[in-house]
Amino acid sequence: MMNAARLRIGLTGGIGSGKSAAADFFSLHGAAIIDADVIAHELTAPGGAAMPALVQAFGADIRNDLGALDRAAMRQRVFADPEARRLLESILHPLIGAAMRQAAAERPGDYLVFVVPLLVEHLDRWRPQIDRLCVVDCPPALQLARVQSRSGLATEMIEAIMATQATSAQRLAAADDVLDNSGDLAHLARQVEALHARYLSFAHKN
Ligand SMILES: CC(C)(COP(=O)(O)OP(=O)(O)OC[C@H]1O[C@@H](n2cnc3c(N)ncnc32)[C@H](O)[C@@H]1O)[C@@H](O)C(=O)NCCC(=O)NCCS
Ligand SMILES: Nc1ncnc2c1ncn2[C@@H]1O[C@H](COP(=O)(O)OP(=O)(O)OP(=O)(O)O)[C@@H](O)[C@H]1O
Repeated sequence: MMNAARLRIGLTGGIGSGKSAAADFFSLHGAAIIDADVIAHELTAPGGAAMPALVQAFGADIRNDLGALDRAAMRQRVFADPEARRLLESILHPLIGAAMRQAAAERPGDYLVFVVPLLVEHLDRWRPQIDRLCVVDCPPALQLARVQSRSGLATEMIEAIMATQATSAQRLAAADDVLDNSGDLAHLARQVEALHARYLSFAHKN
């Protein structure tokens, strides 16, 4: 199959819904994973391409001793202040988009899975770049509990982040495929396996 015609899946879901867990299962089946969060972390690591613009916009205090983005400080700032969030996004999103397009051209795999937390929030921009939109979904209370046990973030902070994101209903309305992550990881793995078979059959029709 020609790489240029590879099937492109957009995988999205709210914070802690299980995007990374689902992407790991797709990866085990041979899909190429391109994760916006991973790229955002690379761009804001020491010497990362976004650091000069972030320091210019937010001041030297947002850089930690290692030269990376102080993520906790930035989190406090942007989820309390929509203007600051828009400024951060205006710097990072174009860089994330460019890096994702480049990675897509280089990464081997049967089909591409773009993992994009804010895909439905930016549907006009993303929809033309994907063939199918897959939503990982679980009840908000489970999102909260799973994020808390992973990171120890305060309930108020997780709720503030969720309040800036699309609702589950908005995501489901835009979805072609849905992964229900309200069960255990084996339940998620079985659904990914079934979707993978469908995506392979679509990919081979291309
Ligand atoms: C604010 C930052 C520094 C907090 O870092 P932190 O390590 O706590 O979180 P991390 O980057 O691992 O993101 C975890 C989750 O937070 C949520 N989240 C991140 N950015 C945003 C945002 N701009 N709006 C709403 N939710 C967001 C997503 O569910 C994401 O999966 C960081 O999230 C960031 O740089 N965000 C801006 C880039 C962005 O919009 N990324 C997500 C979509 S491309
Ligand atoms: N079905 C499940 N059962 C138990 N734990 C799970 C399940 N799915 C995911 N988790 C755990 O919940 C946490 C959140 O999952 P994951 O990191 O995959 O979500 P995410 O959508 O990528 O999160 P974020 O938006 O914060 O990047 C992780 O610690 C993960 O191991």
